[in-house]
Amino acid sequence: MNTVPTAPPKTATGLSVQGLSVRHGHHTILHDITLGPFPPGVLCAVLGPNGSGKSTLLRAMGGLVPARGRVLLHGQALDGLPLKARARLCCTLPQSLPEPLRLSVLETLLAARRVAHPAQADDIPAALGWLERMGIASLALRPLNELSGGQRQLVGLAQALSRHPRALLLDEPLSALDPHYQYRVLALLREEAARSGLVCIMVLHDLNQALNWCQTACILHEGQVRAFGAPRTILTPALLHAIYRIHACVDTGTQGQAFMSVQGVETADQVPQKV
Ligand SMILES: Nc1ncnc2c1ncn2[C@@H]1O[C@H](COP(=O)(O)OP(=O)(O)OP(=O)(O)O)[C@@H](O)[C@H]1O
Repeated sequence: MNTVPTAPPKTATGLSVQGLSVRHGHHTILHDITLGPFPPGVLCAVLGPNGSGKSTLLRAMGGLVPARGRVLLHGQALDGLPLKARARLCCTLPQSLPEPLRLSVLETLLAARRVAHPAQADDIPAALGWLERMGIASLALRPLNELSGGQRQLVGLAQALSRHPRALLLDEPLSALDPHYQYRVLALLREEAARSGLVCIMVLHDLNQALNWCQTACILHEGQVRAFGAPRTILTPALLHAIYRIHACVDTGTQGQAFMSVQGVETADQVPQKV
């Protein structure tokens, strides 16, 4: 399958990768990816089928997996930075969160902030403010290991935001959330990105969320970039068929919202292959 040639990034603003490759044993998971820039101040999506390399791309951009190539944030190379300096600039929220410790939610927020910043007098009110904005202030003193999956995902997001990174890399951040919290988190991330110039990149499976909330998206397939640009422009019927094996198109509603209309799927050989 041909890949879309992606020219090296022309601007220094945002997050870009150049020649990024990741191997696990004999398998190449990401093939020399040059991509970006993901712009600051808006929400961006990483899309693609199961096993296409989305989590690996996010982990490589965040420095959590050994990779060849460059990761540039506003022109500054993140690869090669000392761990703490990189953590201050860029925060990655993985798809599966580590087994929670028997700490309170508030304590985990304070600990997460310490990864990147020295302690400050207003750390506790600031952490409580994030829980408030996330809609989970009532959980502040609950032990993390007693929370539901969705509640833990919200705490993880509050931890990430409370670190005030310049780039936030979120792997399926909405996967355990009910519709109220999905909307609330998207609105909060969009507000924060616009306010602070954050580069916010999310792995998403829900194409409607990408269409309606994200200004820029990249589509991965078999460890390569198939498209990069505005979701409404790149999610064509031909691409949806080639990538997801669905017969689908994007319709526009009366309020200007976009939504996927799926007519059918191909059912043969559906098991995602190792790339
Ligand atoms: N530690 C590992 N060792 C070997 N192979 C791996 C490892 N991690 C991921 N892979 C392989 O790399 C490929 C990409 O995995 P990745 O988790 O990045 O996909 P993904 O697009 O995030 O998938 P999903 O949508 O299912 O979460 C898969 O084929 C997977 O089996």
